[in-house]
Amino acid sequence: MSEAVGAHDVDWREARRLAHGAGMPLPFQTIPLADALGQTLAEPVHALQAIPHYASSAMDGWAVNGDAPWTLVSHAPPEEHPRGRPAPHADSGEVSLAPGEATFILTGGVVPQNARGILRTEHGSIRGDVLDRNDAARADEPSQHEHVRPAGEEAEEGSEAIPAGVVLNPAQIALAAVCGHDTLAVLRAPRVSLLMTGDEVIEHGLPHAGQVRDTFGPQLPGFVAMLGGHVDVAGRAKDDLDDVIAAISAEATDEFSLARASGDVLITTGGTGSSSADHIRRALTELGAELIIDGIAMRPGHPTLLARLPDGRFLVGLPGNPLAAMMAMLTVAGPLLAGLRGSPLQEPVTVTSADAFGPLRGRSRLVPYRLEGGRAVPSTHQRSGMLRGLAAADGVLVVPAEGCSAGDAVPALSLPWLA
Ligand SMILES: Nc1nc2c(c(=O)[nH]1)N[C@H]1C(S)=C(S)[C@@H](COP(=O)(O)OP(=O)(O)OC[C@H]3O[C@@H](n4cnc5c(N)ncnc54)[C@H](O)[C@@H]3O)O[C@H]1N2
Ligand code: MOO
Repeated sequence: MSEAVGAHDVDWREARRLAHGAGMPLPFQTIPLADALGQTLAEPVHALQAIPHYASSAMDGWAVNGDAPWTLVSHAPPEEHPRGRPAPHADSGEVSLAPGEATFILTGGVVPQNARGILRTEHGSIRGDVLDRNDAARADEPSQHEHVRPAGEEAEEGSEAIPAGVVLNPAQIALAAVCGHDTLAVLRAPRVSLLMTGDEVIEHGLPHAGQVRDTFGPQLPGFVAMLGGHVDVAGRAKDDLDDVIAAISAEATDEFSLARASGDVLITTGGTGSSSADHIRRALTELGAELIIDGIAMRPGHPTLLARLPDGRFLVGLPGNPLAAMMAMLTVAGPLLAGLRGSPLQEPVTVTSADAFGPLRGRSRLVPYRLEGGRAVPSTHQRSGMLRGLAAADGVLVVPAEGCSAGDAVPALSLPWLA
């Protein structure tokens, strides 16, 4: 078996570009409106008819023609009604008012032909079948079109109401319903599976010497969601080559392996090194995977992998060291998932470094920082196996290999949980 070969020691920016361009955007998905909250709209929403689609009353009251007093005419009695039973909102539209006539109308009722406006309930009095203004009304009430919501006031038929690309909120879902849509086209969140390795890793309680508490299981699904993916299944493999190969391969033997094999991306944790307990690289070779990124010129996170498995899934290999893995998530998993959703690659922001950094043998340094007085101050506790620095950080500096001086503008990554 020839060894899987990919670009070694890839420049940090190039690694992000490679990850972003690795996959084709996934096809859209059509879902019911009720499921659309928080989804990304794939196509603009157009008004399928004018909004509102008929001229309606904005008040409970009377539609009137001409000047007061008005003779009340009723809507069609039920037996003559075109729909066979009273439907007061629609029925008011069946009336054609002659000058000096009025008819009762509900808020939202169809404004009858020849109505000049609506006299609201509080401003009219009825004696017998005659309606007149009361003391609360103005002398000219209702003015022309008063309390009438004209058709098309909010949107013309065919006009764009919501642009593509928004993350749908409740108001936009309500607007889509008003536009006449039952379903919406949304970007499909890439389906992600997690495979964790490390026989020394325990999931609960306090570890003994030689054990570590799992830092990935409790947060990677949420982290993936913040990057636009959806974790379907998470599992573990023993530090054993055959076990790792079986877990990565597309062979579906139970419901977990089936879900894993039918996803878009498999994220593995640990085992990216070359010790006898590290099997990810060997497994990729055995499986005939195409390595896209074989190590990134960054610290921490140098051994990070990106590969395409023979069945088309992508594999992101995160190093086991907790901070290194988080940096690999931001560098590779974020851009890969954005590319699969058809979203643009987020360019780094620029911040002013409060400190100077010396050069580092051809590698970018990813440094969690805190903003103090508008400058990026490197966090303490930011070695590859530590988390306190990132947990308290405002962002991550990407110090170039040649280093920088205090006061230099330096690229930086925003943290998705602070966006
Ligand atoms: N001889 C060398 N040793 C190492 C090198 C090297 O170049 N030569 N690189 C170091 C760097 S840098 C990294 S990063 C790691 C990469 O390690 P692996 O991806 O193979 O990960 P493991 O060996 O499985 O674990 C490393 C470290 O992380 C801990 N770990 C693993 N999983 C978890 C977890 N779920 N939660 C918390 N901590 C975890 C594990 O116990 C180890 O301490 O290799 C270095 N060594
Ligand atoms: O490069 Mo390792 O990924 O520093 O911890």
